Amino acid sequence: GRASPSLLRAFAAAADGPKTATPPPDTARGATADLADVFIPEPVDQVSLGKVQIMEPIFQDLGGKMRFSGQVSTVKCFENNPLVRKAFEQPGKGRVLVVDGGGSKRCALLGDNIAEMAHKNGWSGAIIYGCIRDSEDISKMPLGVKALGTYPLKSSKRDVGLADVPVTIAGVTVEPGDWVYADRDGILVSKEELKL
Ligand SMILES: O=C([O-])CC(=O)C(=O)O
Ligand SMILES: [Mg+2]
Repeated sequence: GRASPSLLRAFAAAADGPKTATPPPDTARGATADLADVFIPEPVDQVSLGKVQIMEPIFQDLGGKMRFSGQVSTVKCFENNPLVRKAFEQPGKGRVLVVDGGGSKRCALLGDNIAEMAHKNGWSGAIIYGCIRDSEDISKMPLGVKALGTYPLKSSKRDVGLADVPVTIAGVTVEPGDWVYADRDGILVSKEELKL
């Protein structure tokens, strides 16, 4: 027979989905979870990430600062770090250096000396698709450092690589001038500054 009006209403309500209460983001925290709630509000099965992307969770937190953010500069290099040093020799002005090291776990692209320079020159941090060393010292520096892991061998100093080119790491293409937001939960990449 025909469905009753009340049954049709029940079906319509079910199609809308259950109404679960989402706690309002605590914007004072400025955490990546709060930024995601505000700037990526769609449910995970309906979202199509656009201007705000999220990196795959492949990085370890190795710096003394867990939450860091800033505008991006990039370096693309493979098992050679002269451009990482060169970038951190410049005034950072709160920037984050995103390094596409090709994922190599055969040497370290960052160590205590270069990290110290980064902090002193006003960089917020580094996101390295590669490894670092001197990690005990770096874990005590007020600098954000995410990298694949640690490895005791230094990198070569021959191949320069490329500076300030678009790089694709952890599933996200990052361009110089983008904004990154990092904490223990992960890394957001945005075309524009995210303000809560
Ligand atoms: O020299 C390097 O390439 C890395 C290093 O150990 C440092 O910066 O202290
Ligand atoms: Mg060292």
